Amino acid sequence: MLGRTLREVSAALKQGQITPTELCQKCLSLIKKTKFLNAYITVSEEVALKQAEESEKRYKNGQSLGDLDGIPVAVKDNFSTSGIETTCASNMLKGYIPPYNATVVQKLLDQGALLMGKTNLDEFAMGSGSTDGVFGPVKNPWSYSKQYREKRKQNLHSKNEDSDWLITGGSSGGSAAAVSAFTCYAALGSDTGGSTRNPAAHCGLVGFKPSYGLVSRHGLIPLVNSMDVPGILTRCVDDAAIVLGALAGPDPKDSTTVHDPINKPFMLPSLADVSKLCIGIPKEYLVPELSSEVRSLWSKAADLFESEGAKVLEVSLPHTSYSIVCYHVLCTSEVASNMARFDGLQYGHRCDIDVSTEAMYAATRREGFNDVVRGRILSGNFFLLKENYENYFVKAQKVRRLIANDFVNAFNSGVDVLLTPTTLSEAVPYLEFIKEDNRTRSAQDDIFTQAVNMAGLPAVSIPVALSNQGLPIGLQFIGRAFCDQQLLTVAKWFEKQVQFPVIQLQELMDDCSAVLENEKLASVSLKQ
Ligand SMILES: NC(=O)C[C@H](N)C(=O)O
Repeated sequence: MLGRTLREVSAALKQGQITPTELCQKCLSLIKKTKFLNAYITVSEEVALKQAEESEKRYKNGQSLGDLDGIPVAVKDNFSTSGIETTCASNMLKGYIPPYNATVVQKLLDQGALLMGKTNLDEFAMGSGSTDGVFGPVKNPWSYSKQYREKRKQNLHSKNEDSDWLITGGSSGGSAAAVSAFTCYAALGSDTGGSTRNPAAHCGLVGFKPSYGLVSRHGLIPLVNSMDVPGILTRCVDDAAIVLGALAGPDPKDSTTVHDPINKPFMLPSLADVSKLCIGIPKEYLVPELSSEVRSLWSKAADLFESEGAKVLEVSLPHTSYSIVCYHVLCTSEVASNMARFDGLQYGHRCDIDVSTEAMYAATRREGFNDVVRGRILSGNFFLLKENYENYFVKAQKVRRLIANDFVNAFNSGVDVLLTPTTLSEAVPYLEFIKEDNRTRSAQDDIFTQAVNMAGLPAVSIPVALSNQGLPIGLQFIGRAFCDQQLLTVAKWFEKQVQFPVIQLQELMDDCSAVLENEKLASVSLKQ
């Protein structure tokens, strides 16, 4: 066993137990074997092998660049990658080859990471299931775990084992599936309303959303500029901290990055001294839709902190219930403005119609965007109309301030970290998920994650346990702005207590391999 985590495999590389090329080839072969998950839109095999070769030379010459040198990583397909197609899972950008790397991608490459490919998502990151992109939905690797498949058969008497596959959550579901299927050791997602934390929870991973301004957004194709942040998906907290260490810092190309964050997260987190902590439990997060399993794990987690001497306090974030509707107004308004550039002239796809400029614009956008994107543009333009602007957009900005202030008040009352669920329940089967429309789904799925983006705070989802059906459940920790390092120390302590991630993930991979060996099922899946 070479290493299940980035840290472990990095040690194996340093000790010469494996070379970057061997590691790269192992991951490439897993990418091919797990193609049916639809995690990748583009596999950059040649690029990765070339990078591995260079990394190998550095190791041989004793010039390794550090923990990320030779480590296979994947990047969500809404980050620009020089010379590699970047589609945002949209017809609008199919075939677009950016001439530059997003700052975060460049930073990973500068540290010697190997770029395995670009991962699948909801079109332009608008969604929470990774089901609404032009390349089709992403399948959750946990759909193939022995325990889940046995349970489903027993519950539904299903003959077709492949019909019950689960969503990954989203919109960074491709990145989550890529990490949990062991095709890479870390992946970049983006997080505007929960898009990194939600798939992390559904796929049994750590999903970290840094403070807004800590990590550059340059080259991340925007959804909501005022809330987007690059997110990190890994198998454990230390790995997330290593990647954050590589990515954090000011960028002259993104004026919203800060120059002097309070705590510089450049070290591996130590274990928090829990007895000195005050953990806040926001009472508004106890909603009737919360599944009993998540609820009970949430309460057990609070008890765990208490039993170790932490103070656990109920707190109130009184404007929480407005966050989804407020997000809808702000998100769609920013979307309407951001998407205006895709008109067939400035950027993206262009249709053949040339009877008039207006007809060309309209047909280009109809062909280029799916219903979800067009629907959001339409709502956004409505909110931005001169006669609606004050009543909708400006009002939503004011509500956003109230939501952000709720967090400030909670932290000012002495709370160090908030503990909440990440999602309402475990991942659901695809066929169940698509019964609802994109907007309703996002409203449900972002319920515990969205407000954090309004406030620009750091938050992390940690896998806690398997549900009765054998599926992962995550809980979320939210920290003070720019106290990302402190947040990770708490998350690390918690991770150590619950002992979830890597062992379960290894078992999952064994189950997946069993599935792959079952030729019939593998060929059914691979056709899709
Ligand atoms: N990228 C995100 O966080 C997206 C969010 N779930 C939305 O649909 O807007």
